Amino acid sequence: MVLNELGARINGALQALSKESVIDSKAVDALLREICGALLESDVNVRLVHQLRENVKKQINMDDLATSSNKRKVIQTSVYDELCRLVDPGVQPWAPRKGKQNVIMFVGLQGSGKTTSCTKLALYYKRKGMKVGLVCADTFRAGAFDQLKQNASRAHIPFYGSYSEADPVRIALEGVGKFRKDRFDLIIVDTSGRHKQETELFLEMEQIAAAVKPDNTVFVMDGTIGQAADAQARAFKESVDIGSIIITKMDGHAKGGGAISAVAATGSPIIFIGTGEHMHDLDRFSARPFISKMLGMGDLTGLVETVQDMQLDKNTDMMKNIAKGVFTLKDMRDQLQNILKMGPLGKIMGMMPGMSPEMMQGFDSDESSKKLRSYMCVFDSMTEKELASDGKVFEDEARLMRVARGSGVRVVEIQALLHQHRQFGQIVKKMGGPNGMLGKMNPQAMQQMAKNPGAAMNPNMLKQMGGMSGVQKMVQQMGGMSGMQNMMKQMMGGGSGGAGGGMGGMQDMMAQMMGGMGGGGGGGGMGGMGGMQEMMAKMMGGMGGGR
Ligand SMILES: Nc1nc2c(ncn2[C@@H]2O[C@H](COP(=O)(O)OP(=O)(O)OP(=O)(O)O)[C@@H](O)[C@H]2O)c(=O)[nH]1
Repeated sequence: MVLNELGARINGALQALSKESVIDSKAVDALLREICGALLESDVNVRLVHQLRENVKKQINMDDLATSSNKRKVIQTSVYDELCRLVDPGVQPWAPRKGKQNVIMFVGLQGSGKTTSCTKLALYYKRKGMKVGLVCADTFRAGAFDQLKQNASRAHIPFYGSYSEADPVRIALEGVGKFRKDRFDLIIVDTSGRHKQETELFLEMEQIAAAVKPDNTVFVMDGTIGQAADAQARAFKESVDIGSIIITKMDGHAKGGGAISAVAATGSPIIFIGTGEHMHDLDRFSARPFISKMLGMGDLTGLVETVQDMQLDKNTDMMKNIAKGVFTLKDMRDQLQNILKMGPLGKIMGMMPGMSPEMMQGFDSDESSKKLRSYMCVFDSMTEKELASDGKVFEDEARLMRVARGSGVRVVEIQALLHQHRQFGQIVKKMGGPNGMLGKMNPQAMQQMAKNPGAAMNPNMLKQMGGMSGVQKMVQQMGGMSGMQNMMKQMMGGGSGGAGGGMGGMQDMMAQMMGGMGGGGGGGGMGGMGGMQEMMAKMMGGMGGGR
């Protein structure tokens, strides 16, 4: 069972409990049977599933729970906590510190996704502003160096390796030494894998570890390996000091439960999960947001981080424009380009509260990125003057035809894009300008907010709002799941009155949302619930504008 289905089934069981008129031990047993069955089908370790059942039962004392609404809440919280515990060893994950020379060593079986994940991680920290270097100490597999070299070059990350040197320890030492000398912040060493847990593999790992003395050893595990994960993780743990885990191939049909529950075998935290073959397909992992997301409750922390990575504050022209109530085609292009850099849209969507796994279906990541790229071709076929305009110049059909020919995108699609732009332009006009909310804010304050949207969504504030579930409730109040679903359908082109429709609506919505978030906390004084609500309302308002 893939994780989305697992989430939906657990969610379904919890919802069913909410509908029960009498909550007694029979109802709890039925709930646990359904949840444990779903976990086992997802390959979660049998021992751990048994433990989860026992722990939940222990925590619930039916006699002490007076009202049935109280019972429901206690049971649901207990299940949620135990699910989190499954993937949380309670250890603070190690993270490289800027200004210090950090060395990470990657270990894992052959084909687990080590080399791919090395580059993904390097890119992740490069985006955070670190100077990152990659070392290929895999001399076992012919072609390993070429693969790393290719990946690293594509991501513009310096690399070190050798075609002639056969000693991996020597390469690792030389590579780390070189990058240390050049004052790199983060040095990632890729080691070789074997088909199975052979003595030579472990010996080699130990020797490299002794030579380069990594600050952290990352164990890479294939998410599709099922129940075998437990034994594999234990074997690695006995040989090297595993500090963190990356689970790969969690896209597609991976059940993932086996690998995820391997945290228990190693006692080390999962730090990232690989969700595809592309370089951006790496999601930061943390237990609570992961479980929340799996259950369709969103991941606001991830969303805030993604928005921060977009560095909206760097786009001062756009910030100034928005405050003035102006939104040019170039502003839209810059926004969409930022979104494109962040990877598949479906991933960002999945972080939003209220997006259940079913609602996420149909957000084909490749399709949405393809559409975004075609929009970039449209913008590239425009002149600087056209880009700096509000788009009205394209009422001239000859111009439109020229851009269609230049970009290879159909006229109707360009018209849809222009329509989306116009719609957002109207929102910006309302929000900006002398009388608009954003117009009253100074550009510095807006920039500050764009730089740190987390200020509006910091954990304290989330706590005040009753955590993620509080936010979810709020989102529901602001239009409810069905409202949201309808809106999504319309934007996907399935509903009546869907302007432009298709994925274009999605991109626009994201742009609007980002715009909304960027401006939402301007002035810094958001002030508790009201401010947050205002921001969320704006976010949702922006989303609604896609219709
Ligand atoms: N779908 C998917 N494929 C992945 C992911 N991570 C890696 N892969 C693919 O898995 C295959 C093996 O990945 P590598 O990075 O070469 O594996 P490795 O562990 O370095 O292998 P050795 O160097 O032989 O030890 C490649 O085809 C990757 O594209 C992921 O998160 N999702």
